[in-house]
Formats: sequence, structure tokens, C-alpha cells
Amino acid sequence: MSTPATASVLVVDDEPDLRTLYELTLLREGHQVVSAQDLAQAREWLTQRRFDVLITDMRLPDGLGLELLRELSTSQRTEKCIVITAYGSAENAVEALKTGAFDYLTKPVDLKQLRAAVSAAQQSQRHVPEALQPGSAADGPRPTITPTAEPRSAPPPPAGVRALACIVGDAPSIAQIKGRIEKVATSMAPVLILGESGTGKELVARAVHECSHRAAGPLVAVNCGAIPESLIEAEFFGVRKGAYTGATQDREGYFQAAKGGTLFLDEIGDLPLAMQAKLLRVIQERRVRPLGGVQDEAVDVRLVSATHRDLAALVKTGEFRQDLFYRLNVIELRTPALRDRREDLPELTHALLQRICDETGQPVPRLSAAALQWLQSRELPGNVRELENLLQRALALSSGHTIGPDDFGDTELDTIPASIESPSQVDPCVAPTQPSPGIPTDLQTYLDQQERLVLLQALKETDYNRTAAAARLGLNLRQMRYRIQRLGIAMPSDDNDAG
Ligand SMILES: Nc1ncnc2c1ncn2[C@@H]1O[C@H](COP(=O)(O)OP(=O)(O)OP(=O)(O)O)[C@@H](O)[C@H]1O
Repeated sequence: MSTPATASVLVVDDEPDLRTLYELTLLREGHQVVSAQDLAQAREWLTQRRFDVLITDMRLPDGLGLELLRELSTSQRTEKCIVITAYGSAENAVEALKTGAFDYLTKPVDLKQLRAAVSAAQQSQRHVPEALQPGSAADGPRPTITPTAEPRSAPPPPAGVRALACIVGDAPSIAQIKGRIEKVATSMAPVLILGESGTGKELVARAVHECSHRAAGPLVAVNCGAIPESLIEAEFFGVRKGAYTGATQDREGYFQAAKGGTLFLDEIGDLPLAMQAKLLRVIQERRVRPLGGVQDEAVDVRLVSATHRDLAALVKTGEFRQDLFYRLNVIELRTPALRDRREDLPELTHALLQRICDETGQPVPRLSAAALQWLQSRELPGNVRELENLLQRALALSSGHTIGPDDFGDTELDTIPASIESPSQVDPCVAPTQPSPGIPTDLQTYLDQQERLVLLQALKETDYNRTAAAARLGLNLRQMRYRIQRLGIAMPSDDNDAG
């Protein structure tokens, strides 16, 4: 097997000049390179020996480069494939990734990106025991690619195993998503995570990152719905000193901060249209230009996006760009709603209690059978987040070593005071009781509590329609969502943004 610095590479391109250029570039990096001018020659090489990386042009005289990818996949070979596509050909790039390409490059190929892609592909090759490696050069060339007994990938690294373990549950839908995370983690293909609020989309994004060869790099998580529109471009692409009054120094954007790692775009469905166009350009060109900058910078991130909204429906209504959707949705992962995996509730409850107590340093109480039954009887439309909130509340209210059904009290949505104006209705720890108005001992907590009550009342009165509740309070939907998230308000349904 190659040392980490040296990869064995097969380059397939019918243009002799380009072949030479790629070969020289990679040889200079210390890689071992052989080349082929068409599919037939490439197949011959592949029957003779194993490579770390295969770089192939999309269009070849005797067929499409994708045929090689399919053959390698059928034969369970582990070569990482990089496909070179024509400039602006989004369909080809997406098809290549869906066929299992590790990455793609667009023509004219930037040699720096070529080097980076080969090195990333090489790093993502998991260690395979020498004995399992196929393809000694003993046999002569044969026209088909040799299947091997080699598994497609070894188990994920320890951080990946830990991240997967954080996704609690044994339901088939959870087992399936974990399996898919492991499978997709080793490619550069963009991942789109879909699922209701509170179903663990962020946990899934983290697991994709931790299982990937980019795990040593940063994971930068961005809530696209919470950034004020006027700041969004600077936040994503960075700012050069002097770009505007107040820009007194260069500042990195999310793309720069995530270099070598993963950029997690949460609530991607809330990205304004103008920003969608800019994001698309960055994905296509793999370059960003900071605000006020004169030079583009190469982008080296893997994109993982998530949303609780129906992106395909947003595409239909023109709220989300189809071309961007197509680009982000190369690999789709769906997190199941809690109601569709009720069997996981006991295990989840136990794991969440353990986690909350670890964080607060308190002993883990026992959950009585009646308490578990009480939880089982709830609808829990806010999914695992709602379960977590309920347990937190029960822990705060329970006095003994056991949590009983009474410790859950009334659910918060049932206990909104008739009038939100009376401070006597709020927690006495943070607000003074009547008749003396006094002053709260923790102003921020007091204000948060007041804001929470106002929001809950507005939501309740509008049947939990965020748009209507926001209008009642003189807020826009973006501001409303931000507040709901900041204050951890569990919503009964995810589809109530409209009208
Ligand atoms: N399968 C799970 N196992 C353990 N904890 C979970 C699981 N799913 C969700 N959680 C916990 O529930 C809470 C909400 O999860 P997370 O933030 O990942 O949800 P989300 O789908 O991203 O929600 P939103 O769409 O509102 O951002 C977190 O504290 C998370 O750790």
C-alpha cells in the first residue's frame, strides 16, 4: 500500500496534452501515475492492478468515464474516482457524484484543485489490510475489471463512531440512516438532510463530518434563517478591510473558516433568493470573493445542508432555486419523526436523562414506569427536542431520586397565563412577586421569560402559525423563527409557516 504522501493514480483522458499536464503535475507531487487514452486502455490497467485514485474525463472516444465508475462499484473496488466535466455542466457533475465519484473537477482544470482533490481522495482511502488487497501484476491484461473480496470501506474513525453513537435509537429507520452516513461520508458529494424540527438533523450532519476524511478539519455550522439579510454575504464570504465604513480589518467568512472541513448550512430553505444565487456560483466555481476583495479564493469545503421545510415544494413556488436544490441534493438523508419510531422512546429517554445530568453534574434519577407511560402517551410533535425539554423540566421539578408523571407538570403550552402582563405569573427565581414590583435578579433571564410567554401566547392564539403570530407581534417570519429557536420553543407542527 502507498505511503500517505504517495498515491497511485490512473489518469484517463483522450487529449495527449492534458494527459501529460495531469501526469506531470501529479508526478511532481510524488505520486505514481499511469495514463490511458480511452475506456479500453483504462480497463486493461484496472485488471492488472489496484490504484488509490482514478481520474477520468467524462467524454472518451469509446464511451463515458462514468462507465468505469459503475464497473468499479459493481466489482466493489476501492479506487476513489475524480471525474472531469465540461464547464457549467451541472447535470454531469451531479450524475458523477450520484454514480459514486469522490469528487469532480470542471474544465479548464485548476491544477491546484487537481492536487487538492487527489490528496483528499487519497486520505479518504481507509486502511485496508495488505492481505486483502487485490490485483497483483502477475496476470496479463483482461478486458473486464477484476472483482475483489475487499470490503468497500473499513469502520469509521473513533470520532465518527462516537458521533454515530450520539444518534440514539434502534428503529430500522435509524439503523438505515447510520449506515448511509458511513457510506456517504467518504465522498465529497454534498449532502441534504431533511426531517422535521427536533429530529436530529444537526447530529446527522456532525456524524457525516466525523466519519469523513475531513474530520480533522473544522465543522462550521450556520443557521441560514438567523442571519440578518444585510449581513449574510459578509458572513458567508468574509470581508476585506475597508470594504465599508467600520470594516477595520479583514474578516473570514464561513467558507474560509470551514477550509479543509465541512460547512453545515442549517435551515437552508430560509436562505434568501439573492443569496441562493451567490451560493450557487460558489459551488459551481469553487471560489469565493470576500466583500471588498479583488481576488477570488479557492474553496475547500464539503457542503452539508439541512431543512425542516419541503424544499421541492419551495422550488415549485419559486422560493428556492431549482439549480441550487439540484446541486445540494446529491445525497439525501431523511431523519425520521419520533412518532414513526415510538419503540425508541425508552432508550432515548434514558440517554437524554443521562446527558442532561452529565451536563449539570447531578445524579441520574430513575424514571418510573408511570412517567414513561405518560411520555409514551404524548404526541411529541416537537420530536426529540420536545422530549428533551420535557425531561429538563421534570428534572427541575422533581425532588426525589425518581421522576414520576407529576414531575412533568402541565405542559408549557397549557400553562400560558391568561394575562402575560402580570409579573406574578413568572418564575419567582427570576422575577419578583407581587405586590412589590421590585427588580429581577437576572435581567436577561427575566426578559427571555417574558419574551417566551409573549411568543407562546401569540402562537397559541394563531393556532401555531408562525407567519400569523409574527405579524401579530410586528415581526417578520425570519425574526420569529430566530426567536423560537433561541428560546427553545417546541412547535407542534413544521408546516405552519404559510399564510
Ligand atoms: N436520535 C437522537 N438521539 C439523541 N439525541 C437526539 C436525537 N435526535 C435529536 N436529538 C437531540 O434533540 C435535540 C434536537 O436535535 P437537532 O438540533 O439535531 O434537531 P434538528 O432536526 O436539527 O432540529 P431543527 O430543524 O429545529 O434545527 C438535540 O439536543 C439533539 O441532541
